[in-house]
Amino acid sequence: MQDEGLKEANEILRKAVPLMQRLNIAPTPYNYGVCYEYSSNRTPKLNKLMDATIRTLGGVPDYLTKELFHQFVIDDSQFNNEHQDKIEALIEASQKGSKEMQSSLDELDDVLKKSKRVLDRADRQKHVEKVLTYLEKGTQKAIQSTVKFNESLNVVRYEIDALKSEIEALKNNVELDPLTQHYNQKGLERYMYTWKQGAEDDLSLMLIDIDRLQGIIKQHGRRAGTSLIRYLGKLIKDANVQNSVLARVEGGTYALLVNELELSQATGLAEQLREKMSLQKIRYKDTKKEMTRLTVSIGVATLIGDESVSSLLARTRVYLENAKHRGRNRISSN
Ligand SMILES: Nc1nc2c(ncn2[C@@H]2O[C@H](COP(=O)(O)OP(=O)(O)OP(=O)(O)O)[C@@H](O)[C@H]2O)c(=O)[nH]1
Repeated sequence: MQDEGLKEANEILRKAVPLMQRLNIAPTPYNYGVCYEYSSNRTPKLNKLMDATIRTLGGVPDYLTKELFHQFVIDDSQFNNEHQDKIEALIEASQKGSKEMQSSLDELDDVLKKSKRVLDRADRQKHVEKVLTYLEKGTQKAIQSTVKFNESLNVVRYEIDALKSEIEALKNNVELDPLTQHYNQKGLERYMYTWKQGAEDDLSLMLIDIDRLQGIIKQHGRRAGTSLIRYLGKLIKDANVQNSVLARVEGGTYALLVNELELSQATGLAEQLREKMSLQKIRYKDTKKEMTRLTVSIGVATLIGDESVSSLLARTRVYLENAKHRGRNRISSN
């Protein structure tokens, strides 16, 4: 498993390092982290932004890689002092490595210039052997320092990955709903902020709320209510909606955020989900009595232009209320 990871990392590294050399990107951990992520092709939005920047500017300036690093590799807001120290140590180590490599590449450049001067001379035959030895030494040194630098970049990559998983674990703890283990509102909002960046009227939000949950709880008890809340989460999750994030935002209300889905498609999907829920026959396991049919009301809205996250949430809530007022077991959208 670890070997596989290493193999994959090396393959990505083989793409990342030439990319940095080609675009003249200094090998700092920020630049390296971003180029590594770009070469891994696992973050389409980062690749889209980088491609556009390279097309426009012919490269990626340092201030931008720092931004991209925090947006796509490690989120700045999740840093604590320990993480900060680790990153600073990484920057220092790789700056040292990059300086060493730069100086040996400069030396190689000198060697090449001098060799060319000798070979341009009339008596070059006499010096060919000397020049070759000189060249051999110069290139050997450059190769060694490049290999050393590649190794140090590999270490940086592992450190970055370790930091990423640490931060991911921290984030998940504060962003998970303890009852269902789906995201909570905080987790949902993080995705809304992130996905909003590249959205083009195709970030859709659904609020899916169990109808008359209070009545169900009155009739079958609170435990039945809890099972139903969990069951609804499972049903939505099992629908396997691509590019989506599921969160329980309160009581019997779930939010399904879907990226790259326009309003008409989102309302179609909401209708399918609503129908799927209404077809369930649910028996309460303690009494084996069939519960009232599970129906849900769904509010659907799609982010318009540069609308804020809170406005999208508020609008979706209004549509949900509208679906409730219109009799429940239906969807409502803009
Ligand atoms: N078991 C359980 N019940 C909860 C939880 N959170 C909220 N509830 C209950 O869920 C019910 C939610 O009711 P509401 O959404 O206000 O109203 P409703 O009866 O579903 O009516 P409509 O939404 O208008 O169809 C309340 O009785 C809450 O006490 C929870 O975590 N577990």
